[in-house]
Amino acid sequence: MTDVRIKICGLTRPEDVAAVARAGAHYAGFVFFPRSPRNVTPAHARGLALAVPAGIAKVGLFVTPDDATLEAVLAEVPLDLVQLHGAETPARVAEVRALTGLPVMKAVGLAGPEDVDAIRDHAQAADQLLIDAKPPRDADLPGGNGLAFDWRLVAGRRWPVPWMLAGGLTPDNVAEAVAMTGARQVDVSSGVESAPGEKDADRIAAFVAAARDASVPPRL
Ligand SMILES: O=C(O)c1ccccc1N[C@@H]1O[C@H](COP(=O)(O)O)[C@@H](O)[C@H]1O
Repeated sequence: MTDVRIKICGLTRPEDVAAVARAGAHYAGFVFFPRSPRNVTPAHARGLALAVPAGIAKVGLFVTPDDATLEAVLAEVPLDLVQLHGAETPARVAEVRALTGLPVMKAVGLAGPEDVDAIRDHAQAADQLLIDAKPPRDADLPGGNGLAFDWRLVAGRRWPVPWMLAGGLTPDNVAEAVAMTGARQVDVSSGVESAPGEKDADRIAAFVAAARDASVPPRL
């Protein structure tokens, strides 16, 4: 068993929270983005968040949110970490940290080597990074598309803050992704669903087991 930390994102039902806790994941993610099939209202998310056992970090996912949106969600939902998955600049990441008083994980989308520099820039402002596939131009969502990027782009790379691998991960490929990239943290949404927005408890359990069984290459 490895110490890979695991985030399951896009929970919408109490049974999803229970499945995440039973499986032994480390982060539970709630999406605050109306276009997503995983979107939850603050009132609904509050009930789900209060059911998350201590020791599992509650993550709120936002896409280029304004201050009012962040304040409205945080007034109701006891979050531990803010995930910014839109076009936020490093300066905006710093503002969100100051406004919310919470650590911020900034998502960066990769399609090719030219995108890797943005990771370094965001590492100056964010507490954590989430490295995901860059969405296709015509995508409706900036993430949660089940799309993987070329993992060789990040293999063996290190940044000054912790990072999480995301994008197209599934119970079948997460061990290979960890072995190839050296990721110590992984995130999944659509890969543990039976339909868009519907989490599947068996797939959550299989994903967590596979991530825990992965062999992590030693840090160089
Ligand atoms: O899950 C969503 O609906 C979503 C919406 C808007 C931005 C990001 C979203 N999800 C995040 O996308 C990545 C990858 O998801 P997948 O595993 O490829 O489906 C993950 O970080 C989710 O947190």
